Amino acid sequence: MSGPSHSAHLQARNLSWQAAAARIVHDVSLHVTPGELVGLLGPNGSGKSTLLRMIYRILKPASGSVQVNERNVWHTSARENARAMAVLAQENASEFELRVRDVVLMGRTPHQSPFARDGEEDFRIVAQALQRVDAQALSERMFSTLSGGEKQRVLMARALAQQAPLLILDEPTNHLDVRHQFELMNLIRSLGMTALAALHELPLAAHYCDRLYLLKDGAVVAQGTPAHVLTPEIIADVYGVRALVRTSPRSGKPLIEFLPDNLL
Ligand SMILES: Nc1ncnc2c1ncn2[C@@H]1O[C@H](COP(=O)(O)OP(=O)(O)OP(=O)(O)O)[C@@H](O)[C@H]1O
Repeated sequence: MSGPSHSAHLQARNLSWQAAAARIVHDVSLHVTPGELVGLLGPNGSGKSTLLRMIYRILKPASGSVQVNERNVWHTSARENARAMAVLAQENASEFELRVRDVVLMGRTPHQSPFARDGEEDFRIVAQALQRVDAQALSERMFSTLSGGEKQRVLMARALAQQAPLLILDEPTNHLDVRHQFELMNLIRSLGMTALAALHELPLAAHYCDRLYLLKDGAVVAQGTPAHVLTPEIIADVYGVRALVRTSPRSGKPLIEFLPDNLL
């Protein structure tokens, strides 16, 4: 796969969204610079998916703007947008009655003219994307028969096959065992892609992300490097869990030990 261009810059400004009277996301601004892996953290229901859905152009913001390379995504066609950003969403239809290779081939659609047939180049990119997520052996299987983690990896392959410079990931490690979690995060890092990922696992975010935004009740309550955001005080305040945080002597990154018998 000729690697995707890395020159994506995401800028979201003052995004808000509400349902009935409830404010779900309130005045959130964030940015991701080229090559950065930025984590979006927050407890269940804090607004991560809603925020990402506004960014990947599924949910129209009540106010605010989203720009990729200074182009407003809401003023860009869906097809053009799909060339700019690839999405691994939470609500992916898991019931595709398709073979795995055809699910991944869907990632090529934004690059094809409307009536074009899939070409050799598309098949090569699909095979390489499947190999990158350790799923080449699943290529001929029906997607609906895969395990949760296998589906997640195949959907990641589809996002890679899209060869967009920006990746938006909503809980990409959902369903993945510990090794596949590391493989996926290593893959994102090794590709040097610009990525914004909603994550639940604080240790993974601490190890892999360049910067973090932490949401609580739809607003950003902390942002910065993992060491700045993942302090015992902030974890206690936002998640209601006591934790010890020290610096890894090996990586220099925060190591988090939760104290689950002593919840706040
Ligand atoms: N269409 C809607 N109507 C009413 N409430 C909604 C709607 N969409 C989302 N919400 C509510 O908004 C809040 C934020 O939801 P969201 O899915 O963005 O949170 P999240 O941080 O991604 O959560 P999780 O970690 O559980 O996936 C939740 O309380 C959810 O119930």
